[in-house]
Amino acid sequence: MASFFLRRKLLFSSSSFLGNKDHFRLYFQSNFECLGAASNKLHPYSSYKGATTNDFTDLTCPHTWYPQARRKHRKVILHVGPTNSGKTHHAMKKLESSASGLYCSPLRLLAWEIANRLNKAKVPCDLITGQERDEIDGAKHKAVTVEMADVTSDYQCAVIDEIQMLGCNTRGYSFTRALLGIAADELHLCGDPAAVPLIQEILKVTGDKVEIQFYERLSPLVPLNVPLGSFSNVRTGDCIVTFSRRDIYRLKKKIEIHGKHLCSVVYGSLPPETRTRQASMFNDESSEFDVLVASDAIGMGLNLNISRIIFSTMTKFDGFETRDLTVPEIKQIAGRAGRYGSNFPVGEVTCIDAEDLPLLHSSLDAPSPILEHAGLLPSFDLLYMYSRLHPDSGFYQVLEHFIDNAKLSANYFIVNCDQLLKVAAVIDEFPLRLQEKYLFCISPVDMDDEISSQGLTQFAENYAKKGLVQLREIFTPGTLTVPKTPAALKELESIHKVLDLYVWLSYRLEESFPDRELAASQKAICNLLIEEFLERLGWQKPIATRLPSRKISRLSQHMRRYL
Ligand SMILES: Nc1ncnc2c1ncn2[C@@H]1O[C@H](COP(=O)(O)OP(=O)(O)OP(=O)(O)O)[C@@H](O)[C@H]1O
Ligand SMILES: [Mg+2]
Repeated sequence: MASFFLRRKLLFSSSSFLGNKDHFRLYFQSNFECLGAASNKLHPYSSYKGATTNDFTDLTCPHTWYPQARRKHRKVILHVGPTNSGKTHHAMKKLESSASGLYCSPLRLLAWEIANRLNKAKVPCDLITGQERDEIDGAKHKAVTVEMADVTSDYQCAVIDEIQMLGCNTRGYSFTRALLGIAADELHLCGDPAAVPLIQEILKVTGDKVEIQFYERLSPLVPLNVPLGSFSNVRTGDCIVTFSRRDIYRLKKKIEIHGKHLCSVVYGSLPPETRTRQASMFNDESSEFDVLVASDAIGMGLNLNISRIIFSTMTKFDGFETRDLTVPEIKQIAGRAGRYGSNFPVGEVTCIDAEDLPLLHSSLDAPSPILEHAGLLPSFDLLYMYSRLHPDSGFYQVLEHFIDNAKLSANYFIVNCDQLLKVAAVIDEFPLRLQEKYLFCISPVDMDDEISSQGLTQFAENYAKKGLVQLREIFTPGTLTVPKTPAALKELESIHKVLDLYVWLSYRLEESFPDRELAASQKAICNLLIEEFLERLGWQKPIATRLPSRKISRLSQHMRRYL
């Protein structure tokens, strides 16, 4: 599986390092904020208020970690209601008319949608995600993925979309941090009514003023009593939902074989740039791609031209086990059909198999379970203090002990730290400072992906030994091969993840990861090869042995600069 990567072993090379690691600089300051720090320099133990002085594992007062927001006494407006009820729209109207603003999204795709919308409305807006900085001249607004939310500047207005994600077992802490930490005069929260009691409870101690606005669906969503049955019944505007890459390709082929439709695909491990292009092709009426096959990567807040959602399965493997979809997941995904203002004024939802219909119908009728806890992650500052009490322990042990001993108030839980612990176990081998280890731990590496975890290990090792990590080209003319099998495609997706990780690190350790431009260019080539694979997957296109000339010229433009 890892052959592509291993054949090109030491894709990442180190070379002698003239600078030093004191140039370590974090673009992303947020994890160094708990003690009131705005940089990686530790500040006096000033703003942190635990119940017991000097107990660094005391996380009972996380609202005290954000003094700038606490000085504000914010006006917080909760926009809650079902999907497609205009929650984001109303919050965005306020953001658009504000002198400065911050929009926080759970998805890169959604952050892109919002940045485009603001720029089109002549409100210059930067787009900032972990791996992108698209800065517009004179912009006073930013659309960001929630992990990048800025808690160190003042804003007139801010929006946190899909706020119910603060209960998410892995990413919840980023939503909690944005909720407690954004220093905006007016903070708009959009999401499921199930989050209201928890947010009210959390904000009781912040001094903020909370208002709630309830919304109703703007256009009907009709659960059908008839399953899809045959794939010959698929029609323009349908979106078939499934959760594994293998099933996505299988369904795309099955639909296209009837010769009536071409399918765009969107799923989580597809590079974000490719996802955006696939979604745009589906949304574009003039394109031939009129059906979408997608995973729950489309499930939040997005506005796609979908007429009917068709669940191919009501179960999902969540990394641990195969389980039924939850009520909120079913409602979120179903809510993509019949978006207000789209080509389809009425949305429909059904399943491929009749036996799945009862769960679909009962879930759409059920309220989402009330959220009880918001996620937290121990900040670097606290871990650092704690580590000083345990000077002989590695980072893995510090983290593990900290989590075991952490004290929390009733409103919070510590998010699942398995990925962090996996990274910590690997990088404890290398002579890195604690803050460097922490940075690698919070990087967007997928430790369950062999190639991705190897990439991280090589980056960390080279950084520790030489302080400089240079990238070699992966794609040279001899290696420009469009993947022929889903397994080869998966390998390419993994390489994309490694390049993405390089870019992420390059924004935080700028001098030690100098080849951002090369990584971005290689990522673009990776995207083109993946897109070519997706295009050829359909039955209509005969499999060519060479890349079409228009693609070759786009590729060579990227490569000429590096060969
Ligand atoms: N008052 C309005 N005028 C014009 N268009 C609107 C209005 N309200 C909502 N829309 C449009 O309807 C669509 C759905 O609205 P929006 O995305 O705000 O819903 P939502 O409640 O946030 O949905 P979700 O829960 O899925 O995120 C969007 O395309 C939005 O631009
Ligand atoms: Mg929304």
